[in-house]
Amino acid sequence: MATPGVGAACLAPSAAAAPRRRAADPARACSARPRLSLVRRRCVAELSREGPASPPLRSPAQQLAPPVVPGFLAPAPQAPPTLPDAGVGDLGPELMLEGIVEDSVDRTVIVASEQDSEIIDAKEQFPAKVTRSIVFVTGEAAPYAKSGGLGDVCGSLPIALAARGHRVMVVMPRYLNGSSDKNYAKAFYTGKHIKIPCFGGSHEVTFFHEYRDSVDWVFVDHPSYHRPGSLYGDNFGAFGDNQFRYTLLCYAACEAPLILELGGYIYGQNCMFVVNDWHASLVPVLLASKYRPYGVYRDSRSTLVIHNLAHQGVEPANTYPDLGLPPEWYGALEWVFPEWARRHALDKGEAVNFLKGAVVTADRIVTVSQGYSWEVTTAEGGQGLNELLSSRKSVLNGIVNGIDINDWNPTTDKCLPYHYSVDDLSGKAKCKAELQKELGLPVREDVPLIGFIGRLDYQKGIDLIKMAIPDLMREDIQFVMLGSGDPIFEGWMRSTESSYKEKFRGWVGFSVPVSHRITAGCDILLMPSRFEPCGLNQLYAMQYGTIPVVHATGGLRDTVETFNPFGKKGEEGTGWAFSPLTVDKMLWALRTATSTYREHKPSWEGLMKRGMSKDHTWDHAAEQYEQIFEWAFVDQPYVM
Ligand SMILES: Nc1ncnc2c1ncn2[C@@H]1O[C@H](COP(=O)(O)OP(=O)(O)O[C@H]2O[C@H](CO)[C@@H](O)[C@H](O)[C@H]2O)[C@@H](O)[C@H]1O
Ligand SMILES: OC[C@H]1O[C@H](O[C@H]2[C@H](O)[C@@H](O)[C@@H](O[C@H]3[C@H](O)[C@@H](O)[C@@H](O)O[C@@H]3CO)O[C@@H]2CO)[C@H](O)[C@@H](O)[C@@H]1O
Repeated sequence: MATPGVGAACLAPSAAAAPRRRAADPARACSARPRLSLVRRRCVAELSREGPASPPLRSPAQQLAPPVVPGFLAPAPQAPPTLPDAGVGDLGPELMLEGIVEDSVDRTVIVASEQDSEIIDAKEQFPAKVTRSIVFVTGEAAPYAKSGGLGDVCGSLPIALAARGHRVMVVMPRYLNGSSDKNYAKAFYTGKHIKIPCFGGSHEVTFFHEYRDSVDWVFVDHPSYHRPGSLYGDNFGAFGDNQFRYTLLCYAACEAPLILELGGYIYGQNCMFVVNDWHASLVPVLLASKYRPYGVYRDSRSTLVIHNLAHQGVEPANTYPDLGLPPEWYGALEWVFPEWARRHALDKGEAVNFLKGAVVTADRIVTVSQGYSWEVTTAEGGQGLNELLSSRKSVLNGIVNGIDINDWNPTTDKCLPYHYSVDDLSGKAKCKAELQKELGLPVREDVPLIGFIGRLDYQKGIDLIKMAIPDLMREDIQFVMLGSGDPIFEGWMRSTESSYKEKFRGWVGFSVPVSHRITAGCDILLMPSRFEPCGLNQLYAMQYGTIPVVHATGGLRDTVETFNPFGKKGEEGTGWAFSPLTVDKMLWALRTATSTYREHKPSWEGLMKRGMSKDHTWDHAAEQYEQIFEWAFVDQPYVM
């Protein structure tokens, strides 16, 4: 494999031919008083320019601002508006987009530095010390489109950050596949569309928008997002044009803050782009190769969030010209498969790797747990990117995911037949009985009900469950699995159900309500993941008084403390984290758990209550993200 060093960045073009930046057009600045509902946004936009940007890159407006003291919200600058409201289309022929077409007329842009006495004091109102404009870019976000944990995180972390005072936009595709269409019903056409020159043509995308829970949800619309199947593939496997689909997403996401007037304001050039997984990984490459050399986005930064290194967006090297990137930037995406992975003797293994591009060019890198941030730097966990990630250790951090406790709350959950809380667990036993009824299993309180929920993927260790089932089915237990994915495992779940009708249920499919009922109704949740960057199901389980039995890896090891009856009061643990990952060890952990369930009721209740009392909200994680953003803005942005 080629050494995928950060040195690839040296291949950046020179900025010698940077075109003149168009001056802000005062005629487009609205002199009218903004609607009251806009006041908070304006305030956030103003404050967001006051972060500790690196001196040489400060915009003229920022140079007029008072000196910045971290954590201190200085008053807004008294200068005339200088933030350009222009997209790439305004910046000259060197930049590649063909221009912005606006359907609506008479739009006004209220620029961020306009004064208004009604502006509220963000410091008093919001927990964040410094508020920013944050742009999430993702392949999925619940409730619009979700295939797994990425969707959960991108559907909830942005809301948590907005609640802390940030101005937050999420940019994702507008998937229309029949089943998800209704989720976009409240998103309206913005009147903006752009043409993206890539893949040998000019591809028009349009933007839809919904403002919900204080977040601007922006949906990129293109015919390639309208097709039956799941988000990334169908029964025949992954879609062959995924590279094209997510290239469009990344270009569109770079334009959105410059051209979309959301609630009357553009986001502008001083943003933190939070790019999630490979689908969004071209964003930092585009910022560095196609914007910053021309004076755009020099005040922005990017944070790559790695939810799962298993998917990197790797395609043959000859697709590079399709991406519309300057030829000199090939090195940033360059990827060479090791010899053993090549198909034949003449195969040179040359490829382009989207995720690698972001690892090279992002200003900060976050993995979704601390454990995983170490694992990705090892040969065992780094999926080929370990050396490169090690070379970026100084900007690599781990932050354990939070959960959306509005959605996952046993006291209010709309999917549950009964509700319960840490103070009154009686509803949980009723949820178990209802689940047993729903599944057609014998309704018995005394039998431990074990659950599994997840994508049927190599990552999740389904093969271990498969190997353990004959042993497990000899015991007095019940087992329910909910999952979809690998057709081999789907077939196995169906046949296991017919072999063990009294004990095993295999629900093949994707159903959010069923996943909630399993989480509440089971006694134990099993997660024998081979690797797990964070894992959300064990957090949901603990929140619902269901005891996690997990392989001690990544985020599972960080979040599940093995039961120790002799531990200090309150620190006796929340579940079982077993290691190494073998069938025997997994069976040992399950047997220990089931015998504790049967024979040590007070200990079991203690386990339930400790898990339910943990703070799994996003608050702590959101604060840690803010710290990462601040560090990113202290540093220079990635340039050639
Ligand atoms: N058949 C089904 N029906 C209904 N719901 C289903 C389902 N299959 C899965 N889900 C849901 O999908 C989510 C799975 O989240 P996880 O974090 O456990 O794993 P995932 O590997 O998808 O996420 C990746 O990203 C997340 C987020 O960062 C990391 O936590 C994780 O380690 C990483 O692998 C849960 O909400 C679960 O209930
Ligand atoms: O939220 C769940 C996960 O969603 C993402 O993973 C998807 C991945 O990004 C897609 O590319 C696709 O993966 C396919 C892969 O590209 C292909 O080579 C082949 O191996 O089949 C895969 C399955 O179709 O689907 C993944 C979801 O199944 C996200 O990147 C992960 O972090 C999330 O865990």
